[in-house]
Amino acid sequence: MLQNFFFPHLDPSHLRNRRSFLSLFTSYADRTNAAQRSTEIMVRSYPNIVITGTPGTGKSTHSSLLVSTYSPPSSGSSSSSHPLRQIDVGMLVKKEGFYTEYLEEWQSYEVNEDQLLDHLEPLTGTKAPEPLDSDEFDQQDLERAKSLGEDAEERGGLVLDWHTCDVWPERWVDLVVVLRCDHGVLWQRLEKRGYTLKKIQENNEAEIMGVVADDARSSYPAEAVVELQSQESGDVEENVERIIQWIHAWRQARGLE
Ligand SMILES: Nc1ncnc2c1ncn2[C@@H]1O[C@H](COP(=O)(O)OP(=O)(O)OP(=O)(O)O)[C@@H](O)[C@H]1O
Repeated sequence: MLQNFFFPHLDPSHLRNRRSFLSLFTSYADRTNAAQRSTEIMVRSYPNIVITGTPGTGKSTHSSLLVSTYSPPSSGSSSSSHPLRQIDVGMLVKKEGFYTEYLEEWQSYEVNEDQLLDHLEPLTGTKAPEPLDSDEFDQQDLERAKSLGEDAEERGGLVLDWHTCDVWPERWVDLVVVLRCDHGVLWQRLEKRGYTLKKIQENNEAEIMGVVADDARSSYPAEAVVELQSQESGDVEENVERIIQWIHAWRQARGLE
């Protein structure tokens, strides 16, 4: 069984032991579909973005710059409206107690995925409106999304910052950004954090093998996954700018800006 640790640690054996994403999604979808039948379907007005990568590749650095920089154009450049929300999943799990046990061997907690997903579901907007030029475009969905205020709980705009990416139901996810880093640079970053040699080696090996990128590609449609380099500080600004341009394009294609 896949163990989702929120303490930074990646084991390359993930690749062999990974629980099927499909089975997770199916059981979760069954539960939430039942819940949705009794309520109006929510439609998000901002895309949900997964920022993932091996520990130390820069997920939190990118996520916080992204949420503090992005503003919808209607708000003007001096706007204080920042509708994206960074979810530091490790911190959330710890704060809310979404774990089943502490594993001494890994100095990590085993995440209770059901609790985590149940907590986040109302914030996701459940469904993305279809693009205007799509055969499945639905005017009612667009009106629902347009009617949401920038602080509506169900507006979407989640920036899911975690080294595990295959836990999120596919319907939640509009873009997956996998941050990549040269393993020598990563080694130095993890050393600076005072990690044990074993932990540095395991994370390093995971980065070399592309474990997270592989998980992302096997869990989400190819067009939703992008790998970005995160080695120098200039990369952060450049990557965030690219993601912001992508958000504008996503919203424009749906008649939201
Ligand atoms: N592109 C970059 N260039 C230079 N330094 C970076 C870059 N990205 C991140 N860093 C630095 O690397 C360290 C780790 O970054 P950060 O905490 O954002 O990584 P993370 O992937 O969120 O880690 P974790 O998974 O452990 O939370 C920080 O000191 C940060 O300043």
